[in-house]
Amino acid sequence: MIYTVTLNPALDYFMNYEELALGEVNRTGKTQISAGGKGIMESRMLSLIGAKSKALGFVGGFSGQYIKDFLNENQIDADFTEIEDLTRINVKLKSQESETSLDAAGPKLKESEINHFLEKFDHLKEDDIVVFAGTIPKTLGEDFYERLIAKVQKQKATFVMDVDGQKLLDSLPAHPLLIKPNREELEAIFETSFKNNEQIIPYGQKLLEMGAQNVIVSMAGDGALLFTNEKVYFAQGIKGELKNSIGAGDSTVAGFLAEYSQSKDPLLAFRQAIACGTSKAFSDDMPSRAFLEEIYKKVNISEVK
Ligand SMILES: Nc1ncnc2c1ncn2[C@@H]1O[C@H](COP(=O)(O)OP(=O)(O)OP(=O)(O)O)[C@@H](O)[C@H]1O
Ligand SMILES: O=P(O)(O)OC[C@@]1(O)O[C@H](CO)[C@@H](O)[C@@H]1O
Repeated sequence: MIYTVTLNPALDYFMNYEELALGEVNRTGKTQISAGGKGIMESRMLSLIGAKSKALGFVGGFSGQYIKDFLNENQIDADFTEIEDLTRINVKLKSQESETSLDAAGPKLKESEINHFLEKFDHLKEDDIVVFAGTIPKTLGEDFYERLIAKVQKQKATFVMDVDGQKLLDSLPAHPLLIKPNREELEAIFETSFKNNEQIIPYGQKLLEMGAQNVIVSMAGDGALLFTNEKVYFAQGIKGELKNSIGAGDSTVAGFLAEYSQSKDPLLAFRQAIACGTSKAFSDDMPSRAFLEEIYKKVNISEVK
């Protein structure tokens, strides 16, 4: 079973404007509500490509109820821990020039809620894959992912780490199956900046040396690099109309996982990852299956090392 873990889910409120003026009243009729949070987005993409998953995490209040109802209506399995506080609402502003995320810190969690959540990790099986995705509500403490990874390791299950910064680095000694920093996150981790793909290669390889089994460095419209222990591959960016790239990274992770969990072939998994990420970026919400398949045919991958 694939478990997606969203410690800090979000009700995403998308607002689309032609132009946005800060400090002024901006009005729009183009709004959309969506069940979000990185692991939840991953479960949604997994479901779209026919891979079963179970979404775990903390949900509460009317926003949490919306997420539960949404997943239920879309036959996406979930086993959330109910909390008293409210699931956060993140505002996503899109104008012709830019996409801006106004993200909240997240709810306060009680000791009893945390313990209830932790119990779910006592019954993992060896062939389970757990995806840890996104930020952590403050009350859980900075080391919460480390505690969860220790539980996954104890049960000899596999995990994927879709987080950034120090938490990503901290997870590497435990050998995550996949990590997917974007180019800017990689620059921040190694306090450097990249002018071209050549310059990225030693840093992707360094993440392998530090313990990751596979690394995808995503570069939005410029495509992505895949680092495996044998080879480095480049997937060209696919041209198209950018509609909503929020969740494109999560969809990339989901695509890799859906294929890899079946075939154990990282190159095939990379192809599906690119198709899922790109078709998400070119859709207002999740893509249709037909559109995803159309984009899949356009994926162009070459070996670079
Ligand atoms: N403008 C775009 N044009 C084409 N493909 C895109 C575009 N934006 C994203 N993608 C696809 O989605 C993948 C992931 O995008 P990106 O590198 O922006 O990840 P991310 O920063 O983790 O995304 P997010 O945090 O918005 O979910 C890219 O590798 C690419 O395949
Ligand atoms: O604050 P986090 O957990 O890093 O990210 C949360 C979030 O921006 O990620 C998803 C898109 O990737 C959205 O659905 C959600 O609002």
